[in-house]
Parts: sequence; structure tokens; C-alpha cells
Amino acid sequence: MPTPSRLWVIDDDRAVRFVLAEALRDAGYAVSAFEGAKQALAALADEPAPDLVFTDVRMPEMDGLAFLDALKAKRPDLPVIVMSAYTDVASTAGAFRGGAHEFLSKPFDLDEAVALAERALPQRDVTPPATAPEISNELLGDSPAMRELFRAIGRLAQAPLGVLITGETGTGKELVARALHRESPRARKPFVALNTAAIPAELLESELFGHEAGAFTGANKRHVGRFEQADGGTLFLDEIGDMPAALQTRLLRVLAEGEFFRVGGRELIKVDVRVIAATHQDLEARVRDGSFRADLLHRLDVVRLQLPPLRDRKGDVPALAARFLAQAAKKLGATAKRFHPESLKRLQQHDWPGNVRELENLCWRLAALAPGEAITPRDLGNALRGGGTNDPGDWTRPLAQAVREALARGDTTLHATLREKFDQVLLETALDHTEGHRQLAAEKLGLGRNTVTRKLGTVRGRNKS
Ligand SMILES: Nc1ncnc2c1ncn2[C@@H]1O[C@H](COP(=O)(O)OP(=O)(O)OP(=O)(O)O)[C@@H](O)[C@H]1O
Repeated sequence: MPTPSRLWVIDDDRAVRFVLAEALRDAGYAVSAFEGAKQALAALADEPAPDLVFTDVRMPEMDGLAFLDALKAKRPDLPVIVMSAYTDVASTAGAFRGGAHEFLSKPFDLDEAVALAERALPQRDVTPPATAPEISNELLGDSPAMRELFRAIGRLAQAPLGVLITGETGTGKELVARALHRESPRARKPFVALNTAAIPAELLESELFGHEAGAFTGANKRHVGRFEQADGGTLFLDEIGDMPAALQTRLLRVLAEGEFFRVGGRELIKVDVRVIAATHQDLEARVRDGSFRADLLHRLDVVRLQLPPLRDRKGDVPALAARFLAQAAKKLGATAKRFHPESLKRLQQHDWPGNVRELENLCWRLAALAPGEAITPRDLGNALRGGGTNDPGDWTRPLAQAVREALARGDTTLHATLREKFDQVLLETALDHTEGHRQLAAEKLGLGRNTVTRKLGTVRGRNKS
């Protein structure tokens, strides 16, 4: 499996940064995002250079063109895409003079940005969404529940039945869907995944069914939807419980008839797609409260696969941990570490609310940060969530100091700016922790998803206008 190209996104606007990084990740790239050019330059000293960079121009500390100069001095061949809302000749010419590969004017279409990335990465091993990097992960597990699951996958892969995969977040629902596809007669055709919760409701319909040029403001070229992309193969609809009511109705019709119109289109599109849906929600409860259609549930839920949470199969923890440490070492080009037996015991005592994903993230952090070859309980104490020191005094003291200084300067907007900063740190850290997964970030912060979306700003809308 080729390693995905590594992309950097640098923008001080957190919303742009987030949606662009997310779109590029969806396209199969490994993406790191930075809020400023300085942070990106600092990262260049510590980690291998990326394959492609997207950078904004106007940023507070160091502007994108100065960054471009600094970057080109170190890496003359690295392609850089410069993004800006200022498309005057001076800015664009400045960018190209500085060696920019492309100029992307804001607001831009995310598809356009992804297409640009594709073109800017010549002769790379193309990793379309159908073979995103996670696929190299084989499902691992020796517990009775997992063995039963593997048998079910073997049986179900051959049958053209709808499958509903349920289980808490991070339990491996997507991995199971990929395995079902890989073992099926459709294996040579695409596997296309779409996370319903990650896409704003107003864009979801065109994401699923495509649109014709001019179908709505911002639709300047034809877009082929995920259903068409998955023709002959499998469409994985994650977080199906979050699908808006109108779209549930449309999806039901398409599933029943196997044909549809693109948004704004007249041509009837016929597809042969196996739909596998997943959810961490209790869909029966959603049917009862009227937010999910019973007939859609029945159509999707021909066979149900229930994934057990990691806390119910802690026997699988050591093998998973060893696998993740080995994978991380390989990616980081370092010698593999191992867990000290005492550390393994602690791992098995932990409750794993984020399931396998939480364990995987922990292993990656430890592979990078633990000082010795054997990971000690002390290393774990620092890395395991809930095991570290969480004294609120840690951050209130510097905050009080900053407030004192700002008051001394005569600042009168302190509450608004600090509150915004507070939200920003909270949201970005949570999104980073959940790898950009909004619903999960909202849950972890004890907020509603809508609140998180509102706080993040409606940048997609802004982008399209
Ligand atoms: N049994 C397993 N063996 C190996 N890796 C696993 C297993 N289960 C999950 N993983 C890894 O854990 C991570 C999370 O898995 P995945 O994305 O499939 O979870 P999910 O249930 O779809 O999560 P969400 O509901 O948040 O979308 C992935 O990197 C996946 O490779």
C-alpha cells in the first residue's frame, strides 16, 4: 500500500484550515494544519518536509509570501499553493515570483482545491478515497466477540445485503465496512466512504447524488456524487443517524429504485451500489422520537453487525497496542518501542471511552514521545487521558497574569477576545484529539454538535458565496 502524500495547510482562519484539511484528508492525503507560518517553519526543523503546502497570504505574524521565500530557500522543489482573498495583480504576481506553484483565490470550492492538490503532486502514487490509508490496517482481535464478527464478515461479504454496523465511536466500524467490501465480489470496484455528520446539511445532497453546473450558487462545474463514484462497488455511509429528514426520504427512494437525478439534472442516473451504513446512535430511539424514518432503517438494517466496545474485550489490548507501536515506528522511521509489562497492565485497566482509536492515538504519541525503548507506567501517566495532572491552577495563573497586563495596557475588549480565544483553543484541541470528528469533539466537550458547528463558523457557506 503506498504511503499517502503529506500535505500542510497553513491558515490563521481556523475554519478554512479545518474544512480544507478535512477535504484533503477525505481525498486520502495525510494532512497537518498550522495556524501560522512560524509554526510550520518550526515543524520543518523537526519532521520530514511535506510533499505539498497550501498557505494563506495575510497572516498576523509572518505573511505567506515571506513564508514562501523562507520555505523555498530550504526546499526549492516543494510545490506551494498560495491562497488569498486578495487576487490583485501584485499579490498573485508576488506569489508566482516567489515560486508558488499555483494561486488559489478565496473563496474557493473544496473540490477545486483537492483537484489542484492532485495536479500539483506529479507522479505520486494516487491514493483515491477508495484506498485511503487506513485500509492497510487489518482488523485485529482474538476475543470471542471479534472472532464471531470475523465469521459474520466472511458470510456477509458474499451476499448483496444491506448491512448496518453499530458500535461506539472508534470501535472500527469503517474498518469492518472496508473488510466487507474487500472480501466481496465488488472488491475490484470502488469503496467510497462518506461521513454524513461531517458535511453541512445543505451540501449533503449534492455530495451524495452530484449536481449539474449551475444547479445552485457556487456550483460552477458538474460534480459527480458519491453514489456514482461507488458504481459497481460499495458506498459506506457513516453516522447515518445524522442524516436530515428530507435526505432520508430521498435516500430511501434511491435505494428502492437504484436510480436518481443529480441536483439540477435531467438525466436519470442508474447505479449498482451496495450501501453499508454505520451509526453510534440508537436508531430505534431515533425512530421513536421521529427523527429517523422507520422504513429507511428497515432497508439499511437487513443485517446488523454490532461492534463491541474495547472495554468489553480488553484481552485484545496488548496485540492492538503492539501493532500500533510497530506501525508508528515504521512511519516515524524509528526503532519500535514496547510496553513494559506494568504499563500493559495499566492499559488493560483503562476504560477506553474512545475505543480502538483512543488506543491507536495513545500509541502514536508514545512512539514519538516516550524517551526509552520500553514504555514505562510513568510515560503512560503523562500520555493516558485522565492519568495526567489536570490541575486547573495550571492555566488560570498565566491567564490572571495576562489579564493583569492587558488591564494595565487599558484594554477594554478583554472579555470578548479572551472568550473567543478560549473557545478556539478548546475546539481546536478537541478536534485535533478526535482527528477532526465534530460530533465526537462535541461529545467530549459536553457541547451540542450544532454549537460546535456554529462556533467553528460556517466557512463552507462563506467559501461558496
Ligand atoms: N479491530 C481493529 N483492529 C485494528 N485496528 C482497528 C480495529 N478497530 C479499529 N481500528 C483502528 O481504529 C481507528 C478507528 O476505527 P474506525 O474509523 O473504523 O472506527 P469507527 O467506529 O468507524 O469510528 P467513528 O464512529 O468515529 O467513525 C482506525 O484507525 C482503525 O484502523
